[in-house]
Amino acid sequence: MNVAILGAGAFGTALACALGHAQLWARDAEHAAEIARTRRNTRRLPGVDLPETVTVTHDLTTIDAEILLLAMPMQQMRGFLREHADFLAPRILVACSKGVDMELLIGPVGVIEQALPGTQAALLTGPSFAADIARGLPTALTIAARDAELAETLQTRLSTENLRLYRNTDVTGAELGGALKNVIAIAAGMVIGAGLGESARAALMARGYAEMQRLALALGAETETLAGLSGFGDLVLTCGSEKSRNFRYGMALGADADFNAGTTVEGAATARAVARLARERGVDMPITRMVAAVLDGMLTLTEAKGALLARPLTLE
Ligand SMILES: NC(=O)C1=CN([C@@H]2O[C@H](COP(=O)(O)OP(=O)(O)OC[C@H]3O[C@@H](n4cnc5c(N)ncnc54)[C@H](OP(=O)(O)O)[C@@H]3O)[C@@H](O)[C@H]2O)C=CC1
Ligand SMILES: O=C(CO)COP(=O)(O)O
Repeated sequence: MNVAILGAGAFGTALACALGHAQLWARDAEHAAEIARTRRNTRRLPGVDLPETVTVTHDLTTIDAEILLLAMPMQQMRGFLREHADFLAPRILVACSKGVDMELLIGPVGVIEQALPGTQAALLTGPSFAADIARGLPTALTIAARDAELAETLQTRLSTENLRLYRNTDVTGAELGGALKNVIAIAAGMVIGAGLGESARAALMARGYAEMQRLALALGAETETLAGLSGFGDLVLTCGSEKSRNFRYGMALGADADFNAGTTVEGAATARAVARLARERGVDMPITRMVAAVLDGMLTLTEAKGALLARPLTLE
């Protein structure tokens, strides 16, 4: 089965490099032409050469693939599905986004299922920086689909020598792991940026993981999924590295420094969405709540820190 990647950002470009034989679609005609001409995506993933076997296009009608990897920011996906519904519906759609839709309060597979009922949908998620994948460094990811057969088909088709996919049918768990770790990574970045120390970051990661599990359980996911690549694995990667945009964004907030507003920071919208979702479901998620409050200017970082530390002492 042929594969095409829709979205020529950092991750889409990296996946094209890893898969080798694939079509890469960019929404902007000029951008597509530039990548095709230079064999580089200097806007989104500088320093990486695309294999000659990757073709680049701006024209969806030239896509000849049964499997489409949707590599765009979470909040853009709903509109994209609506706009291109007729083209997308008959194919297998693999969401590569990490987040929760701000309006629907559901993850990427849920958004596909709602927009295009009956379409085969899956999620590719887990710990991976685009630059690492593009360079062919060893990476392990989760491919999640409710249909076990579809998960296995995609696992076989999308795994490569250096990109090892584990399959899972717990879509909700995989969606939540990838979405929630970005929120905790913003919090971890704030802690480091504000000079609160690495012990505080470790505490945030562990308590953040506890609230990730609480929400996952409330939504019917399996805690084992959260303990895997898409949850714990990605939490460790994203909270521990300045390669992460979510972490860097948090650091800038913590240090009161500038941050490029054009950077994709999925955890910002997701923090707000999840704070609402948790409230609606009666799930206690204090770190997520504090991140959302700081981003919305309702609390300063000092007030958020004080509020977290003043919570009643409790069992772990
Ligand atoms: N970068 C990484 O290391 C990883 C990213 N991811 C996930 O992948 C997703 C995409 O991130 P990433 O590629 O890094 O982001 P980038 O900011 O690098 O790129 C986003 C891409 O999405 C395109 N896009 C934006 N809006 C639309 C739209 N309405 N329709 C079609 N395309 C659109 C952009 O086009 P344009 O350039 O024209 O603006 C751009 O090509 C995110 O959910 C992220 O969490 C997952 C794992 C690793
Ligand atoms: O999802 C990622 C790593 O798995 C990339 O993280 P950022 O979006 O924070 O850069």
